[in-house]
Amino acid sequence: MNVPPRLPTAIATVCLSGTLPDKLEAAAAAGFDGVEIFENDLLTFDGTPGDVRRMCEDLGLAIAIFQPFRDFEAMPEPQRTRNLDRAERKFDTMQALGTDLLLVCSSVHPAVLPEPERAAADFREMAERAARRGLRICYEALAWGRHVNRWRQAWEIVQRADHPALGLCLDSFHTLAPGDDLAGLAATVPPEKLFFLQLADAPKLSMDVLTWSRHHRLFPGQGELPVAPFLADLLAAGYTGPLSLEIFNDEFRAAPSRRIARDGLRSLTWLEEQVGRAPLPGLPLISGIEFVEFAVDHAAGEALGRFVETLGFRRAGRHRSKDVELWRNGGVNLVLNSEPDSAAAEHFVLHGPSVCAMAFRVDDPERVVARAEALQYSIWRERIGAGERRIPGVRAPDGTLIYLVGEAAVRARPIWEDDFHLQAGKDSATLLGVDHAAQAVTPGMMDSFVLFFRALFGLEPDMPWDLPDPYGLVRSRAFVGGGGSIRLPLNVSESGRTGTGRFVSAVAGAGVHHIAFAAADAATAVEAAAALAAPLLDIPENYYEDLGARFGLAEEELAELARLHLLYDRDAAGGTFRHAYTHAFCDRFFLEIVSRSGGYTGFGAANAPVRMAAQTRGGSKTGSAGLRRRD
Ligand SMILES: O=C(O)c1ccc(O)c(O)c1
Ligand SMILES: [Mg+2]
Repeated sequence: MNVPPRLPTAIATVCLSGTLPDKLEAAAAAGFDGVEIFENDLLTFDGTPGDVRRMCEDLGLAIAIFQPFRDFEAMPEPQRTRNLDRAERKFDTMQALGTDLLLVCSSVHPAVLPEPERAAADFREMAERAARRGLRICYEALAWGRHVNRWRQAWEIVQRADHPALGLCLDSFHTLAPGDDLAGLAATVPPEKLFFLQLADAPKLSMDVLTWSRHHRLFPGQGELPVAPFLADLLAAGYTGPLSLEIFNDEFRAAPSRRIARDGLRSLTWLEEQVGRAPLPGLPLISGIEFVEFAVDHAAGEALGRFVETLGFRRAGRHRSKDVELWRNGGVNLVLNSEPDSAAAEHFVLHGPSVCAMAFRVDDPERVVARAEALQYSIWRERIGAGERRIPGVRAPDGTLIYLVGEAAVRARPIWEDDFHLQAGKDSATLLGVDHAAQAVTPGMMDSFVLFFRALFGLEPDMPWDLPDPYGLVRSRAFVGGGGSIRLPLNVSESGRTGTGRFVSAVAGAGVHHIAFAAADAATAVEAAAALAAPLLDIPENYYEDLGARFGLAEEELAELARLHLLYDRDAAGGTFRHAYTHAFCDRFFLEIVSRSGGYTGFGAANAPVRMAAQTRGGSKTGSAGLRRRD
C-alpha cells in the first residue's frame, strides 16, 4: 500500500499554558514541526519579534502562521484605509518573525458592510501589498462572523478577489460546530487556494458558538465532532500544508504545557491514522481484565487479604521469586504485591495501600507496546526471575500501570503457572470476572485519559454523567470496549470534599477507587459474602421506598434487596442491574458485587448519590458486618 507522506505538524501557542518561551519549549519538546504565533502571546512577551524568531530557530520550530488579524474587510472609510495601514504594520512584524502567512478572520465589527464585493476588493488590495513583500494571507470564516460565517462565503470572497497571495484557512471547529461540512470543497476550491488548516474537536454542547469555541475546544479524538472525515475531505481536495492544532480550552491553559503539547501531537498521530496517513500498529482486541494488582506492605497485605476473604477470595498462590501473593475467587485474580524495590513498592511509598496496576487481556501485547510507543506513551518492563514471563506494561496519563497479557497465551497456559507456586484449594467461585474498575482522576486530567483510552486501546467514551455527592458534584465518564469485556468509569471532582475529591487528596493522586466484580447472581454472591462477615455498605430504608415507587417492585423483592444491601436499576429496555458495595478499605478503595441481566450496559448511576451519601456517613469505619435486620 502506498501511504502518502506525513504532513508537517503545528500547534497554536494559544493551546498551551505559560509564557511564550514556555509554550515554544513545550511544542518543541513534544516534537511539533511548527507553531502558530498568537498575537496576544507576542504582545505580552518581553522581547522583540526577532527574539521569537531566534528562539524558534534554536528549537527547530517553523512559524507556520501569525494570527489573528481581526475586523479587516468591508469597512467604510476612514476605517478601510486605517485597516490597510494596520496590515502594513503587521507585515513588518511578520517579516521580523520570519513567517510569510497571516490569518485574517471574518469580521465581527458592528459597522462591517454586508457586501462581498467590497470585502473582495479590500482583500485584493491587502494581498497585493502582502505580495510585494513576499507574504501571503488566508481568510477564515469565524462561525460567529457578522456576515461571513461559513467557509463557502469566505471562498466566494477569495475567489472574487482573485489574487495569488490570498487563499483560505479552514478550521474544523467553525465548520463542524454549526453543523456544516466540506461537501463540494474538492470540486470548487483548487488545492493551491487551501493555504492553511486548523484542527480542533469539541464536545457537543448547547450554548452560543463563540463561548463554546473560546472555552471548550479539544484535541481531535477528545470530543465528538467528525474531525477525521473533515480532514479526509481536505486531503481529498489536495491540501498539503501543515496540520495545525488550535484549541481554546480553559483546562489546557491551566495544565502543564508539556503534557498538553504531547497530547496534541498524539491526537494528530491518531487523526492521521484515521485518514490512512499514519500506519500505526493496529488497535488491540481486548477481552477483559486478567488481574488487578495492589501495592501493599506486609501489614497492609495481611489486612487486605482478610478483607477480600470476606468476598470469597482465598490465597491461591505465592510468587516464585517475589513477595507477591495471588488471591482468587472464580474468574477474578487479585495480586497483592509487597516486593521491595519494585514498581509496586514505589507506588506504595507514594500512595499507601492502593491499586498500582491492572492487566488487560489483549490479542497481542507487543503490538500494543509498539502502538503505545508510536503514540509516545511510556512503556514499563518489570525485571523478572529465571523462567518467569515478562509482562509488558504501559503508563496511563496519571502513571497508573496497565499490564498487557496475551489472550491466547493465557488460554494455553495461565501466566500464574509460570510465576507462582499455586496452592490447591477451593474458593467460593461466586465471581465471574471484573465488571468494571472505576478511577478517580485529578481535575484537568480527564481529556488526557479520553485520548489515552481511545487512541491506544480504541475504547469509546460514554455520555458524561453528573453524580451529586453530598459535598459537591462528581463528573463521570465510562470507557467501554471489547464488546463489554472491559468497562472503566472515570470520575473527577473539582471539590476536594466529595468522595472522589477526598480519594484524590488522601492517596496523594489519582487511581482506582473501586472495583466491581461480576457475579451470575449478585444476591447469591452477596449472601455468601455476608456469611463471611463482609463489611457491606448500609443503604437507607428511604431508598427502597422510592425504588418501589419508581419500578413497581413487589414487596418481597424490595425486602430481599434491602436485606442484602443491594441497589437496583432498570434501563428503558428492561435490562436490570443489582449491586452491593463494601465499606472502603483504609478509606482508600472499595469493592462492589454486581450482576447484569437483559443487556443492561450502565453502572447504576442513579444509585451513585445514595452510595456516596452512605459512604460519607460511614466514614472510614469498617462497617457493620453481615446483613441488615428489617424490623
Ligand atoms: O476566537 C477567536 O477569536 C478566534 C481567532 C482566531 C481563530 O483562528 C479562531 O478560530 C478563533
Ligand atoms: Mg481558527
